[in-house]
Amino acid sequence: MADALLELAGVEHHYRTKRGTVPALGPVDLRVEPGEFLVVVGPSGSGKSTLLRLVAGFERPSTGAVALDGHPPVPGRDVGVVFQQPRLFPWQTVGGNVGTALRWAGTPKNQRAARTRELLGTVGLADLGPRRTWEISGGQQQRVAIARALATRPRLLLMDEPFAALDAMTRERLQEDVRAFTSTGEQSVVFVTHSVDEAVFLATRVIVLSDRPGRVTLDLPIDLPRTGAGADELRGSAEFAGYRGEVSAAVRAAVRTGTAQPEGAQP
Ligand SMILES: Nc1ncnc2c1ncn2[C@@H]1O[C@H](COP(=O)(O)OP(=O)(O)OP(=O)(O)O)[C@@H](O)[C@H]1O
Repeated sequence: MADALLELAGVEHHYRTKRGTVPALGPVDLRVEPGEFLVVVGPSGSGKSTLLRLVAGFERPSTGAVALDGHPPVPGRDVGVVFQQPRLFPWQTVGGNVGTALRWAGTPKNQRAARTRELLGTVGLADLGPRRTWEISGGQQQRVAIARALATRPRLLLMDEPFAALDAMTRERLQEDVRAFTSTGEQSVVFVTHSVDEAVFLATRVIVLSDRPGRVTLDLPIDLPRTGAGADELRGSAEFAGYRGEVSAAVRAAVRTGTAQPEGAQP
């Protein structure tokens, strides 16, 4: 079988703490193909962020293997990461933040201005390049963070609850824009959220993790139109409600059947 874009094979991860070992994830087997928008949902502490850290290469799995295009991921090279907080450089302009990411990504100096404009256009901030980061809203700051994460043209974009700190209206707008710019299927995404609505709206596929240590208890393709339908129409459709019901039931079951033990219970 050809290499998947992303493959987790028998992946387990535990953290070592002063009080003992914390089993956080697994075992998990997962293949993600190019163009997928995979959303990971699960109870608090089910290992969602751990999964993303393993895929980013920030952590090595305790057991099993993570492969991106057949190789262990190299942090900062293979994936772009967007966190809950935008983590921008406050001493730089909006454009400067993106330009710095391009410099780190090795983009030649004479191409950076055009590419900065292109990236800011992708996230709906075409005119804001000269602004200071404290002059723009939280939602706009998160858009800059997304533009920055896209600077390396990553094979995979990882997003860890990127909209959780935003107000409901801003959050919906960002969901709609991210859904739009990924609708061609050229940018593969793994996205973590607590919101079932957000998951169903964005995903081409949802997985639900059980309580700690997280295992995949539901793996559900989401077949909603990626283009042509309005956001309100989609969110109000019977198909959307059906998916939402199925994912919600799996999350509730994951909480009820959790096997989590107090941290440090396995010295
Ligand atoms: N660096 C660490 N050291 C020790 N334990 C950790 C560490 N990071 C995470 N854990 C533990 O591993 C488990 C999984 O954590 P993780 O952050 O991956 O879960 P999550 O599903 O992302 O949680 P949340 O939804 O609350 O953000 C939790 O019990 C957490 O306390």
